[in-house]
Amino acid sequence: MADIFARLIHRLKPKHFDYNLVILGGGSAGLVTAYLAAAVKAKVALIEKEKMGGDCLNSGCVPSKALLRTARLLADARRAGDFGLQDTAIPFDFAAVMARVQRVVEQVAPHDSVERYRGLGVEVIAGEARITSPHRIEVNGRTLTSRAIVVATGARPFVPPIPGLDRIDYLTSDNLWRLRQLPRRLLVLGGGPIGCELAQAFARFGSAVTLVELAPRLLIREDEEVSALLAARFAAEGIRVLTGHRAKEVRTDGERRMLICEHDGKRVEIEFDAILVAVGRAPRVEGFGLEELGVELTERGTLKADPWLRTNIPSIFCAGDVTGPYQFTHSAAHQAWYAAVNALFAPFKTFKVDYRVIPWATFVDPEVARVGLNEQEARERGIPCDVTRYELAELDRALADGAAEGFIKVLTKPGSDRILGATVVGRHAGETITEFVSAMKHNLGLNKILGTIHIYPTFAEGNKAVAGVWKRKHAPQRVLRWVERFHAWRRG
Ligand SMILES: Cc1cc2nc3c(=O)[nH]c(=O)nc-3n(C[C@H](O)[C@H](O)[C@H](O)COP(=O)(O)OP(=O)(O)OC[C@H]3O[C@@H](n4cnc5c(N)ncnc54)[C@H](O)[C@@H]3O)c2cc1C
Ligand SMILES: NC(=O)c1ccc[n+]([C@@H]2O[C@H](COP(=O)([O-])OP(=O)(O)OC[C@H]3O[C@@H](n4cnc5c(N)ncnc54)[C@H](O)[C@@H]3O)[C@@H](O)[C@H]2O)c1
Repeated sequence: MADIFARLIHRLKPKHFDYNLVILGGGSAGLVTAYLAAAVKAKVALIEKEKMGGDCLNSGCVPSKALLRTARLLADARRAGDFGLQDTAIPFDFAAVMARVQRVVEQVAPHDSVERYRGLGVEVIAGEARITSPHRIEVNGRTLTSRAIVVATGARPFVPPIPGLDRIDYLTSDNLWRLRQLPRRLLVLGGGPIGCELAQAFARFGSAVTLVELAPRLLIREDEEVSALLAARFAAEGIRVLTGHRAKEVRTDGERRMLICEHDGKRVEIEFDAILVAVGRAPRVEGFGLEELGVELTERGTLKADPWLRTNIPSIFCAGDVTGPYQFTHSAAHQAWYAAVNALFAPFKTFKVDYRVIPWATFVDPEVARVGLNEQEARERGIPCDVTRYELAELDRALADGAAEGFIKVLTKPGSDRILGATVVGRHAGETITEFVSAMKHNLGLNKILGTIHIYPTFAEGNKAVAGVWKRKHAPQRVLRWVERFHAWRRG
C-alpha cells in the first residue's frame, strides 16, 4: 500500500526543477554529496539546520580524537619511568583540555564551512528542511523543487527508557563537549566504540570510571581475544568493567545517584556523579516529511535503501548514518558518491553501492582496526579460512616505542593468499590496516605484501611480517625437498 502511494505521488512531478539535487544535512554524507554534485556541474542546494560538519566535526570524531590525544599524553607521562625518565604526573586543568578540544574543532571547521562549499558552487541554506513531495522541499518558508533529493540527516544518541534516567542531567556524545569539570565518578553506559574510547580517556584524566555493558564483552563486533585484551588493559588502567550487566533503574537520593543493574539474577548498585549514555545512535528519520510520504524504514529504524541508495520513493536517495548499515564518517563519504551519482545520472548510468571492503578503527589505546571478516564472523557465516597471526612483541619498532602490545591477524582463503579480512590491535592500527584495505580492494594477496619493501623500523613492517608467517606456513614442501636435494648435489 505504502509503495502504491509512493508511486502515485511520484507522478505529481513539477514540469521544471529549480535544482538537480537538494541535500538535507550538512554532515559527512551531505557535504561529500554536495561536493561531488557541484564538481559535475549540477545545480545543488545543501540545507543544514544546525552546524555545518554535523556530528563528526562538532560532537563526534574530531572532538573525541582531540580529547583522546591529551589523555594519551597523560598516560605516556605516567609511564615515563619505562623510558628512562622520572615518573611524573602532569598537572592539568580539565577546562583547558576541553578548551583545546574546541580549538581543534575550530581549526577543522573551515574544511566544512558554508564559505568553502559556496566557493565550490553549492548553494548552502541554513534552516530546517521539510520534504513535502518527492520533488519539493520547504525551508525558511521557501519551496524548492528538485529532480532528486538526498536525505543525509544522520543519527542522534539513543537514550534507552531506563526509569529515572530522564530525571537527571545525563551526558551523551552531544552535550559532553560542554563539560568543564572532570566528573569524580563517571559511569559509562555502553561498551561500544563511543563508550570504550571515552571511558579510557576519562580514566586517564583521573575520573573513577565504571563501564556497564549489557553484552558479555566489550566491542562485541570484534573477536573475543580483542575484547579480552582491551578488558585487561582497562583493568590495568583502573577502569571497572561490568559486562553482562543490565541497567534497570537510576535512583537519586539527595545528592547521591545510583544505577541499579541486574547481573546473573543479582542486583548490583553503582554510585556515580555523572553518567555517559553511549548505547548506540538512532537514525534521524522523523519530523521532516518522510512519514507523510510513506518512505519505508528497516526494522532497525534506518531508511530502507536499495543497492543504488534509493528509498522506495524513486527521487529520494539517502546516505550516511540515517541509512547505515555502518555508522562511520568514511562509510558516509563512500555512500555519498553513490547517492550523488545515482541521483544525478539515473536512469542513464547507475552504480550499486559496494560494501565489500569497509574498514574501521576504534581509537582506544592500543587501537583496534579491522577490515573484512574476523574469526567470529567467519564462524557464524560458515566461511572456511586460514588464520595467520603476528605478535607486535616481535616487532622492532613496537619494542623501541614501548608499544609492543597487540597483534596482527589475517584471514585468508584456504590454499590461497587472498585476504578475507584483517584485525590489527596496536599503536597506529588505524593507519597500518590501510595496507590490507588496499590489498583487498585491489585483489592483491599476501604474496604481494611480502614482496613489497616496507621501511625499517616501522609499525607497517608488521604487515610484511605477518605475510612472512603465512608464507612459511604455506611453503611448498615438495618443492623444498627437491631443492634440498639439489643443494646436496651441488655440494658434491
Ligand atoms: C563520539 C563519536 C565519535 C565518533 N568517532 C568516529 C571516528 O573516529 N571515525 C568515524 O569514522 N566515525 C566516527 N563517529 C561516527 C561519525 O561521526 C558519523 O558516522 C558521521 O558523522 C555520520 O555522518 P552523517 O552525515 O551521516 O550524519 P551527521 O554528521 O549526523 O549529519 C547530519 C546533519 O543533518 C542535519 N539535519 C538533520 N535533519 C535536518 C533537516 N530536517 N534539515 C536540515 N538539516 C538536518 C543535522 O543537523 C546534521 O548536521 C563518531 C561518532 C561519535 C558520536
Ligand atoms: N572510532 C570510530 O570509528 C567510532 C567511534 C565512536 C563511534 N563510532 C560510531 O558510532 C556508533 C555508535 O557508537 P556507540 O558506541 O554508541 O554504539 P554501539 O551500538 O556500537 O555500541 C553500544 C553498546 O552498548 C551496549 N548496550 C546497548 N544497550 C545497553 C544498555 N541498556 N545497557 C548497557 N549497555 C547497552 C551494546 O551492547 C553495545 O555494545 C558506532 O557503532 C560507530 O559506528 C565510531
